[in-house]
Amino acid sequence: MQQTTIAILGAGAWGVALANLATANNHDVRLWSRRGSQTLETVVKDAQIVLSAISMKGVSDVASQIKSLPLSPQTIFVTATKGLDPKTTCTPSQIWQTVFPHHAVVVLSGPNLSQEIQQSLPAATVVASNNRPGAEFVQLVFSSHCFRVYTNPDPIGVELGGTLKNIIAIAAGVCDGLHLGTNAKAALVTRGLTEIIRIGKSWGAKTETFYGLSGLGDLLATCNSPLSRNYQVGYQMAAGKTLAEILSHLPGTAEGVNTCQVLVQLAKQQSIAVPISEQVYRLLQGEITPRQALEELMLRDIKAEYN
Ligand SMILES: NC(=O)C1=CN([C@@H]2O[C@H](COP(=O)(O)OP(=O)(O)OC[C@H]3O[C@@H](n4cnc5c(N)ncnc54)[C@H](O)[C@@H]3O)[C@@H](O)[C@H]2O)C=CC1
Ligand SMILES: O=C(CO)COP(=O)(O)O
Repeated sequence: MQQTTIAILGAGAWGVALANLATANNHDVRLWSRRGSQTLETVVKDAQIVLSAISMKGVSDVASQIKSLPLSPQTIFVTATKGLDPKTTCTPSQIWQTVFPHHAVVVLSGPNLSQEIQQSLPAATVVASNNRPGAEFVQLVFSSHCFRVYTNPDPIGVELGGTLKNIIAIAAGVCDGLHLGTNAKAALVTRGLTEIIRIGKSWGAKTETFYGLSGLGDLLATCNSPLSRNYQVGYQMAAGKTLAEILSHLPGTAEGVNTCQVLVQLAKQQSIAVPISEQVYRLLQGEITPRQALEELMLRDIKAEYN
Protein backbone atom coordinates (compact mmCIF):
# COMPACT_ATOMS: atom_id res chain seq x y z
CA MET A 1 0.00 0.00 0.00
CA GLN A 2 0.98 3.66 -0.34
CA GLN A 3 2.87 5.35 2.45
CA THR A 4 0.46 6.84 5.01
CA THR A 5 1.14 9.75 7.37
CA ILE A 6 0.29 8.72 10.91
CA ALA A 7 0.31 10.86 14.06
CA ILE A 8 0.61 8.72 17.18
CA LEU A 9 -0.38 10.48 20.38
CA GLY A 10 1.15 9.10 23.58
CA ALA A 11 4.73 7.85 23.64
CA GLY A 12 4.15 5.30 26.39
CA ALA A 13 4.60 1.55 26.03
CA TRP A 14 1.68 1.07 23.65
CA GLY A 15 2.14 4.23 21.56
CA VAL A 16 5.80 3.35 20.90
CA ALA A 17 4.96 -0.28 20.02
CA LEU A 18 2.27 0.85 17.55
CA ALA A 19 4.62 3.48 16.11
CA ASN A 20 7.23 0.76 15.51
CA LEU A 21 4.68 -1.48 13.77
CA ALA A 22 3.69 1.34 11.42
CA THR A 23 7.31 2.36 10.81
CA ALA A 24 8.21 -1.25 9.95
CA ASN A 25 5.48 -1.05 7.27
CA ASN A 26 7.26 2.02 5.82
CA HIS A 27 4.69 4.60 6.91
CA ASP A 28 5.55 8.16 7.84
CA VAL A 29 5.10 8.12 11.63
CA ARG A 30 5.16 11.11 13.98
CA LEU A 31 5.05 10.40 17.68
CA TRP A 32 3.65 13.02 20.07
CA SER A 33 4.16 13.08 23.79
CA ARG A 34 3.05 15.81 26.20
CA ARG A 35 6.67 16.02 27.38
CA GLY A 36 8.19 15.99 23.88
CA SER A 37 9.47 18.96 21.89
CA GLN A 38 6.99 18.79 18.98
CA THR A 39 3.65 20.58 19.20
CA LEU A 40 0.36 18.76 18.67
CA GLU A 41 -0.29 21.06 15.70
CA THR A 42 2.91 19.99 13.90
CA VAL A 43 2.28 16.33 14.56
CA VAL A 44 -1.35 16.15 13.38
CA LYS A 45 -0.85 18.48 10.37
CA ASP A 46 -1.70 16.55 7.16
CA ALA A 47 -1.99 13.27 9.10
CA GLN A 48 -4.23 10.70 7.40
CA ILE A 49 -4.50 8.80 10.66
CA VAL A 50 -4.41 10.25 14.19
CA LEU A 51 -3.95 7.35 16.61
CA SER A 52 -4.36 7.93 20.33
CA ALA A 53 -2.53 5.65 22.78
CA ILE A 54 -2.89 8.09 25.65
CA SER A 55 -3.96 6.92 29.11
CA MET A 56 -7.67 7.44 29.78
CA LYS A 57 -7.06 10.42 32.04
CA GLY A 58 -5.60 12.48 29.16
CA VAL A 59 -7.96 11.60 26.29
CA SER A 60 -10.65 14.22 26.74
CA ASP A 61 -8.18 17.05 27.16
CA VAL A 62 -6.04 16.08 24.14
CA ALA A 63 -9.14 15.57 21.94
CA SER A 64 -10.33 19.11 22.75
CA GLN A 65 -6.87 20.54 22.03
CA ILE A 66 -6.91 18.92 18.56
CA LYS A 67 -10.42 20.25 17.88
CA SER A 68 -9.02 23.75 17.38
CA LEU A 69 -6.29 22.60 14.95
CA PRO A 70 -6.55 22.42 11.14
CA LEU A 71 -7.26 18.83 9.99
CA SER A 72 -8.29 17.23 6.73
CA PRO A 73 -11.96 16.08 6.81
CA GLN A 74 -10.68 12.66 5.72
CA THR A 75 -8.48 12.18 8.79
CA ILE A 76 -9.30 8.90 10.54
CA PHE A 77 -9.07 8.77 14.34
CA VAL A 78 -7.92 5.51 15.86
CA THR A 79 -8.25 4.92 19.60
CA ALA A 80 -6.11 2.32 21.36
CA THR A 81 -6.88 3.42 24.95
CA LYS A 82 -8.61 0.89 27.20
CA GLY A 83 -10.58 2.77 29.84
CA LEU A 84 -13.72 4.68 30.91
CA ASP A 85 -13.71 8.43 31.49
CA PRO A 86 -14.36 9.13 35.19
CA LYS A 87 -16.11 12.47 34.49
CA THR A 88 -18.49 11.44 31.71
CA THR A 89 -18.27 7.60 31.97
CA CYS A 90 -17.76 7.63 28.18
CA THR A 91 -15.45 5.22 26.37
CA PRO A 92 -12.48 6.76 24.50
CA SER A 93 -14.14 6.23 21.09
CA GLN A 94 -17.28 8.00 22.31
CA ILE A 95 -15.13 10.96 23.33
CA TRP A 96 -13.33 11.09 19.95
CA GLN A 97 -16.61 10.70 18.02
CA THR A 98 -18.31 13.45 20.05
CA VAL A 99 -15.44 15.88 19.45
CA PHE A 100 -15.09 14.86 15.76
CA PRO A 101 -18.63 13.87 14.69
CA HIS A 102 -17.83 13.96 10.94
CA HIS A 103 -14.67 11.85 11.07
CA ALA A 104 -14.29 8.08 11.01
CA VAL A 105 -13.36 6.73 14.45
CA VAL A 106 -11.79 3.27 14.68
CA VAL A 107 -11.20 1.26 17.87
CA LEU A 108 -8.02 -0.85 17.96
CA SER A 109 -8.03 -3.52 20.66
CA GLY A 110 -6.90 -7.09 21.21
CA PRO A 111 -4.56 -9.33 23.20
CA ASN A 112 -1.56 -7.05 22.68
CA LEU A 113 0.94 -7.03 25.51
CA SER A 114 3.26 -4.32 24.22
CA GLN A 115 6.50 -5.96 25.40
CA GLU A 116 5.82 -9.01 23.23
CA ILE A 117 4.91 -6.82 20.26
CA GLN A 118 8.17 -4.93 20.71
CA GLN A 119 9.97 -8.26 20.34
CA SER A 120 8.12 -8.88 17.05
CA LEU A 121 6.40 -11.94 18.49
CA PRO A 122 3.25 -12.90 16.54
CA ALA A 123 0.02 -11.21 17.66
CA ALA A 124 -3.45 -10.39 16.37
CA THR A 125 -5.75 -7.45 16.98
CA VAL A 126 -9.12 -6.03 15.93
CA VAL A 127 -9.98 -2.72 14.32
CA ALA A 128 -13.66 -1.88 14.73
CA SER A 129 -15.75 0.96 13.38
CA ASN A 130 -19.16 1.94 12.10
CA ASN A 131 -17.17 3.27 9.16
CA ARG A 132 -16.10 0.12 7.31
CA PRO A 133 -13.73 1.76 4.79
CA GLY A 134 -12.02 3.51 7.70
CA ALA A 135 -11.47 0.22 9.56
CA GLU A 136 -10.24 -1.50 6.38
CA PHE A 137 -7.75 1.29 5.75
CA VAL A 138 -6.35 1.01 9.30
CA GLN A 139 -6.21 -2.78 8.88
CA LEU A 140 -3.98 -2.37 5.80
CA VAL A 141 -1.76 0.17 7.49
CA PHE A 142 -0.92 -2.02 10.50
CA SER A 143 -1.06 -5.58 9.10
CA SER A 144 2.26 -7.37 8.83
CA HIS A 145 3.80 -10.82 9.05
CA CYS A 146 3.90 -10.50 12.85
CA PHE A 147 0.73 -8.45 13.46
CA ARG A 148 -2.53 -9.84 12.07
CA VAL A 149 -5.35 -7.29 12.02
CA TYR A 150 -9.04 -8.25 11.78
CA THR A 151 -11.93 -5.86 11.13
CA ASN A 152 -15.14 -5.87 13.18
CA PRO A 153 -18.37 -3.80 12.86
CA ASP A 154 -19.00 -3.56 16.64
CA PRO A 155 -16.76 -0.74 17.97
CA ILE A 156 -18.41 -0.51 21.40
CA GLY A 157 -18.12 -4.28 21.90
CA VAL A 158 -14.46 -4.35 20.89
CA GLU A 159 -13.71 -1.36 23.08
CA LEU A 160 -15.53 -2.74 26.14
CA GLY A 161 -13.86 -6.14 25.72
CA GLY A 162 -10.44 -4.51 26.01
CA THR A 163 -11.50 -2.15 28.77
CA LEU A 164 -13.46 -4.44 31.11
CA LYS A 165 -11.02 -7.34 31.00
CA ASN A 166 -8.57 -5.16 32.94
CA ILE A 167 -10.78 -5.50 36.04
CA ILE A 168 -10.86 -9.29 35.64
CA ALA A 169 -7.07 -9.28 35.13
CA ILE A 170 -6.69 -7.63 38.56
CA ALA A 171 -8.87 -10.40 40.03
CA ALA A 172 -6.83 -13.05 38.16
CA GLY A 173 -3.63 -11.62 39.64
CA VAL A 174 -5.15 -11.95 43.11
CA CYS A 175 -6.18 -15.53 42.33
CA ASP A 176 -2.63 -16.48 41.29
CA GLY A 177 -1.07 -14.48 44.12
CA LEU A 178 -3.14 -16.44 46.64
CA HIS A 179 -2.22 -19.74 44.87
CA LEU A 180 -5.86 -20.73 44.50
CA GLY A 181 -5.16 -23.18 41.69
CA THR A 182 -6.13 -23.75 38.07
CA ASN A 183 -9.80 -24.60 38.71
CA ALA A 184 -10.33 -21.33 40.57
CA LYS A 185 -8.65 -19.34 37.82
CA ALA A 186 -10.75 -21.01 35.10
CA ALA A 187 -13.93 -20.30 37.07
CA LEU A 188 -12.94 -16.67 37.68
CA VAL A 189 -12.05 -15.89 34.08
CA THR A 190 -15.15 -17.66 32.71
CA ARG A 191 -17.49 -15.90 35.15
CA GLY A 192 -15.57 -12.70 34.38
CA LEU A 193 -16.43 -13.12 30.72
CA THR A 194 -20.11 -13.63 31.66
CA GLU A 195 -19.95 -10.38 33.66
CA ILE A 196 -18.36 -8.52 30.73
CA ILE A 197 -21.03 -9.82 28.35
CA ARG A 198 -23.81 -8.80 30.76
CA ILE A 199 -22.49 -5.22 30.87
CA GLY A 200 -21.66 -5.13 27.16
CA LYS A 201 -25.12 -6.30 26.09
CA SER A 202 -26.80 -3.73 28.27
CA TRP A 203 -24.61 -1.00 26.74
CA GLY A 204 -25.41 -2.00 23.16
CA ALA A 205 -22.56 -4.38 22.24
CA LYS A 206 -22.99 -7.70 20.46
CA THR A 207 -22.47 -10.85 22.55
CA GLU A 208 -20.38 -12.59 19.88
CA THR A 209 -17.79 -9.80 19.95
CA PHE A 210 -16.77 -10.84 23.47
CA TYR A 211 -15.95 -14.36 22.28
CA GLY A 212 -13.40 -12.82 19.92
CA LEU A 213 -9.91 -11.39 20.25
CA SER A 214 -10.91 -8.31 22.18
CA GLY A 215 -12.96 -10.19 24.78
CA LEU A 216 -11.91 -13.77 25.45
CA GLY A 217 -8.60 -13.24 23.63
CA ASP A 218 -7.55 -10.29 25.76
CA LEU A 219 -8.76 -12.05 28.94
CA LEU A 220 -6.52 -15.02 28.13
CA ALA A 221 -3.53 -12.74 27.57
CA THR A 222 -3.85 -10.40 30.53
CA CYS A 223 -5.20 -12.87 33.09
CA ASN A 224 -2.24 -15.17 32.48
CA SER A 225 0.72 -12.90 32.00
CA PRO A 226 2.94 -11.18 34.55
CA LEU A 227 3.59 -8.62 31.77
CA SER A 228 0.09 -7.24 32.38
CA ARG A 229 0.17 -4.28 34.73
CA ASN A 230 -3.41 -4.96 35.82
CA TYR A 231 -2.55 -8.57 36.65
CA GLN A 232 0.46 -7.25 38.60
CA VAL A 233 -1.78 -4.99 40.68
CA GLY A 234 -3.84 -7.99 41.82
CA TYR A 235 -0.85 -10.29 42.25
CA GLN A 236 0.99 -7.80 44.44
CA MET A 237 -2.11 -6.98 46.49
CA ALA A 238 -2.38 -10.69 47.25
CA ALA A 239 1.19 -10.46 48.56
CA GLY A 240 0.03 -7.81 51.03
CA LYS A 241 1.22 -4.62 49.30
CA THR A 242 -1.00 -1.55 49.31
CA LEU A 243 -2.36 -0.15 46.05
CA ALA A 244 -0.36 3.05 46.49
CA GLU A 245 2.87 1.09 46.94
CA ILE A 246 2.18 -1.02 43.85
CA LEU A 247 1.25 1.92 41.62
CA SER A 248 4.34 3.86 42.63
CA HIS A 249 6.56 1.11 41.15
CA LEU A 250 4.39 -0.05 38.26
CA PRO A 251 5.86 0.50 34.77
CA GLY A 252 3.03 2.39 33.05
CA THR A 253 -0.71 2.60 33.49
CA ALA A 254 -3.04 -0.01 35.06
CA GLU A 255 -6.32 1.29 33.65
CA GLY A 256 -8.37 -1.34 35.50
CA VAL A 257 -8.04 0.62 38.75
CA ASN A 258 -9.94 3.63 37.40
CA THR A 259 -12.20 1.55 35.14
CA CYS A 260 -13.37 -0.48 38.13
CA GLN A 261 -14.49 2.66 40.01
CA VAL A 262 -16.41 4.01 37.02
CA LEU A 263 -17.95 0.65 36.20
CA VAL A 264 -19.15 -0.19 39.71
CA GLN A 265 -20.80 3.21 40.04
CA LEU A 266 -22.54 2.88 36.64
CA ALA A 267 -23.58 -0.73 37.23
CA LYS A 268 -25.18 0.30 40.53
CA GLN A 269 -27.14 3.11 38.87
CA GLN A 270 -28.29 0.75 36.11
CA SER A 271 -28.88 -2.31 38.35
CA ILE A 272 -26.43 -4.52 36.45
CA ALA A 273 -24.98 -7.34 38.56
CA VAL A 274 -21.16 -7.13 38.59
CA PRO A 275 -20.12 -9.34 41.53
CA ILE A 276 -16.46 -9.78 40.54
CA SER A 277 -15.92 -6.10 39.74
CA GLU A 278 -17.60 -5.19 43.03
CA GLN A 279 -15.12 -7.28 45.03
CA VAL A 280 -12.19 -5.87 43.02
CA TYR A 281 -13.51 -2.39 43.80
CA ARG A 282 -13.75 -3.06 47.54
CA LEU A 283 -10.26 -4.57 47.51
CA LEU A 284 -8.80 -1.56 45.67
CA GLN A 285 -10.55 0.76 48.15
CA GLY A 286 -8.86 -1.09 51.01
CA GLU A 287 -12.25 -2.15 52.42
CA ILE A 288 -11.50 -5.88 52.30
CA THR A 289 -8.52 -8.23 52.04
CA PRO A 290 -7.92 -10.52 49.04
CA ARG A 291 -9.09 -13.52 51.15
CA GLN A 292 -12.29 -11.72 52.13
CA ALA A 293 -12.96 -10.89 48.47
CA LEU A 294 -12.61 -14.58 47.64
CA GLU A 295 -14.97 -15.61 50.45
CA GLU A 296 -17.58 -13.08 49.33
CA LEU A 297 -17.52 -14.53 45.82
CA MET A 298 -17.65 -18.15 46.95
CA LEU A 299 -20.47 -17.57 49.44
CA ARG A 300 -22.86 -15.76 47.10
CA ASP A 301 -26.34 -17.28 46.73
CA ILE A 302 -26.22 -20.36 44.53
CA LYS A 303 -27.88 -19.84 41.18
CA ALA A 304 -28.28 -21.06 37.58
CA GLU A 305 -25.22 -20.59 35.34
CA TYR A 306 -27.26 -18.48 32.88
CA ASN A 307 -30.39 -16.50 33.71
N1 LIG B 1 0.98 -1.42 27.14
C1 LIG B 1 0.18 -2.27 26.60
O1 LIG B 1 0.52 -3.46 26.49
C2 LIG B 1 -1.15 -1.87 26.08
C3 LIG B 1 -1.78 -0.73 26.53
N2 LIG B 1 -3.02 -0.39 26.07
C4 LIG B 1 -3.71 0.81 26.52
O2 LIG B 1 -3.04 1.94 25.98
C5 LIG B 1 -3.12 3.04 26.90
C6 LIG B 1 -1.72 3.54 27.21
O3 LIG B 1 -1.03 2.46 27.81
P1 LIG B 1 0.55 2.45 27.95
O4 LIG B 1 1.20 3.04 26.75
O5 LIG B 1 0.92 1.10 28.32
O6 LIG B 1 0.72 3.43 29.19
P2 LIG B 1 1.96 4.32 29.58
O7 LIG B 1 1.71 4.71 30.98
O8 LIG B 1 3.22 3.64 29.19
O9 LIG B 1 1.81 5.59 28.62
C7 LIG B 1 0.72 6.47 28.73
C8 LIG B 1 0.92 7.64 27.80
O10 LIG B 1 -0.18 8.56 27.98
C9 LIG B 1 0.34 9.85 28.21
N3 LIG B 1 -0.55 10.60 29.07
C10 LIG B 1 -0.98 10.28 30.31
N4 LIG B 1 -1.75 11.26 30.79
C11 LIG B 1 -1.81 12.23 29.85
C12 LIG B 1 -2.42 13.49 29.77
N5 LIG B 1 -3.16 13.96 30.78
N6 LIG B 1 -2.27 14.21 28.65
C13 LIG B 1 -1.54 13.73 27.62
N7 LIG B 1 -0.90 12.55 27.63
C14 LIG B 1 -1.04 11.81 28.74
C15 LIG B 1 1.70 9.62 28.88
O11 LIG B 1 2.51 10.75 28.76
C16 LIG B 1 2.21 8.43 28.08
O12 LIG B 1 2.75 8.86 26.86
C17 LIG B 1 -3.86 2.51 28.13
O13 LIG B 1 -5.21 2.86 28.02
C18 LIG B 1 -3.69 0.99 28.03
O14 LIG B 1 -4.76 0.30 28.65
C19 LIG B 1 -3.65 -1.17 25.15
C20 LIG B 1 -3.06 -2.30 24.66
C21 LIG B 1 -1.78 -2.73 25.09
O1 LIG C 1 -4.23 -4.48 27.33
C1 LIG C 1 -3.19 -5.06 27.41
C2 LIG C 1 -2.87 -6.25 26.61
O2 LIG C 1 -3.85 -6.50 25.66
C3 LIG C 1 -2.16 -4.60 28.36
O3 LIG C 1 -2.51 -5.01 29.62
P1 LIG C 1 -2.05 -4.18 30.90
O4 LIG C 1 -2.53 -2.78 30.68
O5 LIG C 1 -2.68 -4.88 32.03
O6 LIG C 1 -0.55 -4.25 30.92
